[in-house]
Amino acid sequence: MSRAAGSAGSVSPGGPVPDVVDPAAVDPAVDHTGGARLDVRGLRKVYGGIARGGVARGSSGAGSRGGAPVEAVADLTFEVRPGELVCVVGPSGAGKTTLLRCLAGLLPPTSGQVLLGDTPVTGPPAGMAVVLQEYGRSLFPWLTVARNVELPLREKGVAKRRRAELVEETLAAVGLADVADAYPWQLSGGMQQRVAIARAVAYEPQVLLMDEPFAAVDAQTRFELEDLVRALWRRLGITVVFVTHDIDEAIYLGERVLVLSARPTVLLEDVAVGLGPDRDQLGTRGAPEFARLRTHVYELVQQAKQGARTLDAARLTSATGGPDA
Ligand SMILES: Nc1ncnc2c1ncn2[C@@H]1O[C@H](COP(=O)(O)OP(=O)(O)OP(=O)(O)O)[C@@H](O)[C@H]1O
Repeated sequence: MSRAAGSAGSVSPGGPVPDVVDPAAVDPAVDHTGGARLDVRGLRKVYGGIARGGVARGSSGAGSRGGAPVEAVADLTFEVRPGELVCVVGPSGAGKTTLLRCLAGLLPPTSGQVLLGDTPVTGPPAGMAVVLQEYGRSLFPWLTVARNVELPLREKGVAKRRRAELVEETLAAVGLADVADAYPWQLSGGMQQRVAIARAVAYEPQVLLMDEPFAAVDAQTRFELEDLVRALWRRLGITVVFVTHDIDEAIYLGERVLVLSARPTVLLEDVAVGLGPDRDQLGTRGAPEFARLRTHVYELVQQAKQGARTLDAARLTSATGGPDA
């Protein structure tokens, strides 16, 4: 359990933020069986190409923006085991969001497939929730915090009493029990993103997909939210795929870091993060192994930016951290 997650609350423009997660509620020996396996097989996505299947509900990028076809994802094959927390990094424009949208069933692949458990993903599956960077756009300003969290549960057909329980539990878990009746616009950015996380978690997903969820919050809040994600992940045992630009964030959060090449993207390296389950912002980030991983992933991303599509181990000063190393 991260120390920071249970540390004293911070003060934000929206008022004091209480403790994020009760440390006692997080069992370090948690069995990660609350999650489902994600299997990505030969995934390719060309915008403006001939897509297989229909345009999924909620897709904002199913087609090309016009002009020549854009090959965003060339060929990705990897597996995320049930209850694993995997981060995805890569150069800007590599195709990270495209990958996440394909995982979420918001975008049909041009070829290849995504499986949730044994079931091919052909549209947004019931067992998945997505948290995006733009919390401001994902929350309904005319609904209270509690109603925002409750809305997807109504759509899912969850009974009223259970809805109330889930809303209460998840708002408490993200440290927002006191602002259940406030409106999103009355909260700081970090608090709004907590609402978005609470909403996703209340849905009781097997897989949580997060696309640069903390890119728009300040550094201190970011650390708190990172600890919140790890604490919730450990408590719920769900599968998490977390896309980020931030190499340190990827290493701090992940059990593995998938490093993508530049567009059209392929997997440059699947880096195992051997930092153990208990992480905290000071100790973990100061550890020699963290420094080694940071150097390694940084070098990989630099190679990716220079056009590398396969690992060039000879150019690495760090030892490889991948499972095949
Ligand atoms: N709807 C679309 N039509 C055409 N091209 C698109 C569309 N959406 C994304 N692209 C292009 O696909 C490529 C990958 O985009 P994507 O947003 O997936 O990358 P990313 O790695 O998430 O980028 P960033 O790190 O900047 O957020 C980019 O070149 C982008 O311009």
